[in-house]
Amino acid sequence: MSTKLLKSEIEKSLKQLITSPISKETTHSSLFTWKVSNDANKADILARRFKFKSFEDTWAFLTKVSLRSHKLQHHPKLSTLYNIVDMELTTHDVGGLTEVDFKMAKTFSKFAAKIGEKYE
Ligand SMILES: C[C@H](O)[C@H](O)[C@H]1CNC2=NC(N)=NC(=O)C2=N1
Repeated sequence: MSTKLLKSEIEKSLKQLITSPISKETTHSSLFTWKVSNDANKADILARRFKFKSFEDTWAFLTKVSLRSHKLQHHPKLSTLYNIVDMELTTHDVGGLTEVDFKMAKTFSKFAAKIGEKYE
C-alpha cells in the first residue's frame, strides 16, 4: 500500500501534476485544473472538473476511468451531468493523499485530453 504524503510532498506533486505537458495542454487553456482540498472527514483530496463536447464523450471518459479504477482497485468519487464530470481522488485506507492519487490524476487527464475537452 502507498503511504500518506506529507504536506510538502503534496505541494511538490501538485506542482508537477499541473505543470506537466499533458496538464498544460488540458488545463492551461481551460478553467479546470487539479486542486487540493478537504473532504467532509477533513482528509486531503485531489479534485478536478472535466468538461467534454458531448454526452457521448463524457461517457467514453467515464468508461475508461471505471475500467482503470477497477484494474487498480482505487476508485475516484465521481459526479456527472451531461458534459461535466467532477472528480475527487483520495486514499481512504490512509485518510489522505498518496502517490496513487497523483498517478491516477495524471492518467485521467491524459484520457480526457485524448477524447478532447471543452475549454469553457
Ligand atoms: C480493499 C480495497 O482494495 C480497498 O478498500 C480500496 C478500494 N478502493 C479505494 N479507492 C479509493 N479511492 N481509496 C481507497 O483507499 C480504496 N481502497
